[in-house]
Amino acid sequence: MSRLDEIIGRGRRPRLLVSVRDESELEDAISGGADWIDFKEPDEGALGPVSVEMASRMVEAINERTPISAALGELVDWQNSPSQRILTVQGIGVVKLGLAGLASERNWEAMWLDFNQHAFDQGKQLAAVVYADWQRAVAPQPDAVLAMAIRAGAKYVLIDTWDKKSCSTMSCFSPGELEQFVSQINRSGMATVLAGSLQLADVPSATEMGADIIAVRGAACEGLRTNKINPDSVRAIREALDLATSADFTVTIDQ
Ligand SMILES: O=C[C@H](O)COP(=O)(O)O
Repeated sequence: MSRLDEIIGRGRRPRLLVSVRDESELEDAISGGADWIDFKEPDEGALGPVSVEMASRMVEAINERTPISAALGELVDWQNSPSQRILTVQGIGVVKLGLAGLASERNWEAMWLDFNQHAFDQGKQLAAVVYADWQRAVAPQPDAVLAMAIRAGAKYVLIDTWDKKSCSTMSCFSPGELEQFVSQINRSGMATVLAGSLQLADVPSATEMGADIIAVRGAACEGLRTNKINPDSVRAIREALDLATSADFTVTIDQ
């Protein structure tokens, strides 16, 4: 069992992942209480990659204080992507590659499986990415991605939004649908990474529905998600997460 798998162990409180673009942001995220750091350039889209040089510098700066994941862009762009070199960076445990634009590509699953093996050979787990706004992203449907992730023995399913301006994951799914989807992921033995314009107020329901990792960028920033990380915003999310997983809260929801 890898260190990341141990960290994800069921029955513990969810991890707080914060996506950062550079070294100063990652210190603000950690000082605010992030216990998972994700590398992402928000100016480059939903899963915009940072440069390989930046990724290497950030791994060094983190110095094993938290687990690390990295966004690699979209599978449809992968062949010509400069983010290919990020796979060679040691210290990144999980990578995320979106499926936008592949809804009518018959071979999308085979393409993903090839990439999955490639990532695995480089010592990385590939998270299966479900876009909550899959129609807008022209991505495969959530159920199809989940079925593939189960068949592939994936360890992580990331639920995120592709269009950061139009909706959040909480609003894209109908009431109860998201909870059921997360429960299906968890029952299949995979870890759920819940993201997609989540706000501070979403933390209790994200926790209650069983997310293993609550992942934010926009809610951790000063205003827009392309602005800087604000440690006070991260701290507020951390406190909400701690409150949602406190003994009192557990008693309340068990009754
Ligand atoms: O991995 C998580 C994402 O960076 C979430 O970004 P967001 O909160 O701006 O949707």
